[in-house]
Amino acid sequence: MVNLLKVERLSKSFKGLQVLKNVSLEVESEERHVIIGPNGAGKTTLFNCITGVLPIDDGVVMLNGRKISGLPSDTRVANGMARTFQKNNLFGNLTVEENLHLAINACKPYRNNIIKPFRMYTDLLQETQELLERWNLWERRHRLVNELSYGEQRLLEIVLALASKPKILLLDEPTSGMSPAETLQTTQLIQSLPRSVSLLVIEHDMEVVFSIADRITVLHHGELFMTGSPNEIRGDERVKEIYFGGGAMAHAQT
Ligand SMILES: Nc1ncnc2c1ncn2[C@@H]1O[C@H](COP(=O)(O)OP(=O)(O)OP(=O)(O)O)[C@@H](O)[C@H]1O
Repeated sequence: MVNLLKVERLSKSFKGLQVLKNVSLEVESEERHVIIGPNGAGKTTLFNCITGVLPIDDGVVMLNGRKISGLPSDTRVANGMARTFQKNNLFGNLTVEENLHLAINACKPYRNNIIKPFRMYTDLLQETQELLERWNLWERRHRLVNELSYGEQRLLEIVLALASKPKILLLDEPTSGMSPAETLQTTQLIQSLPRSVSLLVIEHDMEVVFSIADRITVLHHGELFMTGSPNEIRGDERVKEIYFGGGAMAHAQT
């Protein structure tokens, strides 16, 4: 296994409030790495810094051996990084298929030079069909996104992120706001993603965390508290103290 993503001593402040302090973490190729931590620990800010949504104050972010901190988000996507957001980023008044056309088009060399309707671009149509069939959305392709269930919308967001054929996919709370059935479905979807796509996931639901993680990083007050295997995290009394308050861990072991 090799380091695909490497974050070294990353720091970030908002108007004097330091939100991330010297955070370092690595995601190996094929790894499924989950970030946990109490509300306000800095998890989403870390994602925003890694993906270029926010500039960093200090430190470095490397992807596949190349320094990407300082590069714009779309260049990071072109280098193999994709993400989803806590609140979805879909076009609600377009269909499932149209949303995917836009996502795939954004990754094409001809993206700024579209002179024909999308239906004339056979490579784009084929990739759309493959993704929608693979993720069981083909039957729903003509539905407006606003008409989908919340769980289907979150699923579509992951599918859109896959359109850029990422080497690493960052998922920000993929099960937040979902019903238990949708959470189970999304967990299974994440488990079924190809191992060739490494994952960095922020997640609060401990059952989801322990069912997908190869390794877990705990953030606390903007600092890296601990990185370890699921068993190491589960067995660490200090982690239980700061995050779980005892109960959630015991539940997650069942
Ligand atoms: N744009 C911003 N301006 C000022 N403060 C911010 C900004 N974004 C985040 N913060 C602050 O940074 C801290 C970390 O927020 P962040 O959203 O990264 O935490 P989190 O661990 O993702 O929390 P949650 O689990 O609740 O989503 C919080 O105190 C938050 O109020």
